[in-house]
Amino acid sequence: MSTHIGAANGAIAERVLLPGDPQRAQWIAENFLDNAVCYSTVRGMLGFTGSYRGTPISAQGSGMGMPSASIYTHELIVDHGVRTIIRVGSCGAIVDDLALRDVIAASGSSTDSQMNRVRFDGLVDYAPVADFGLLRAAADTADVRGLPMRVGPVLATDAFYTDRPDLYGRLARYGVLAVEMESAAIYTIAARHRAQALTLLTVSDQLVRDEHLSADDRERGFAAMVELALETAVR
Ligand SMILES: O=P(O)(O)O[C@H]1O[C@H](CO)[C@@H](O)[C@H]1O
Ligand SMILES: O=c1cc[nH]c(=O)[nH]1
Repeated sequence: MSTHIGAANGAIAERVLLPGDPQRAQWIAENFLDNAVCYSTVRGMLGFTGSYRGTPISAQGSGMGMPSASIYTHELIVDHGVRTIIRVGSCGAIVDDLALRDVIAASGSSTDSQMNRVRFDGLVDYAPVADFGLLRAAADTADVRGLPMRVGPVLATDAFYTDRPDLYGRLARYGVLAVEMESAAIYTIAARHRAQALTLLTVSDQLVRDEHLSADDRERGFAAMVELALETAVR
């Protein structure tokens, strides 16, 4: 039994949707999965297993930030045998040609976290990237569904409330689309254990124009992204 998830062996499917918000995990389970059962309420970080078009799928909250997401990613893969993780998160767009509710697939993830500096003794700036097979499957699925999806790099930051908003402008000039708080750690841990990971994001904040979705939208407003993630997971 895992330390933080605390689920029994076999309770979690090999394919997991991983939102930061545990209430989003519950919303996914109740609205998109068949016969969903809650396998964990530990720390309120809810996890559910059900099926989508006949394939077992779990939805697990990961919390906010890389320390929390690292714990859930590690336990899912190492303790529960998960092979495919698709993060379904919210993000702040830092370029002006993205709008609220647009969907992004994070091809790579720059980070201001020190986790990988520690991991590689500060000798290498490791480049966390999406699993190419999953990314290609998501892009193909988005095409088939007629869902516009931007593919590009994001920033995974430790600080939601930053003292350095100027860095967002500089990153945008280098092609970075948006900021969120987990993808770099998820990509790194998945790569370490030879699992597949992809981060899909919905724009909840347009930081260039100071536009924002409500808390309710962040919890229950991301159906297009969740359907894309589920279709990608079962391909
Ligand atoms: O909506 P989730 O998946 O939690 O993701 C984003 O929202 C949180 C910040 O509001 C951070 O976890 C960030 O990465
Ligand atoms: O990390 C995040 C997530 C959503 N919106 C932001 O501005 N930042």
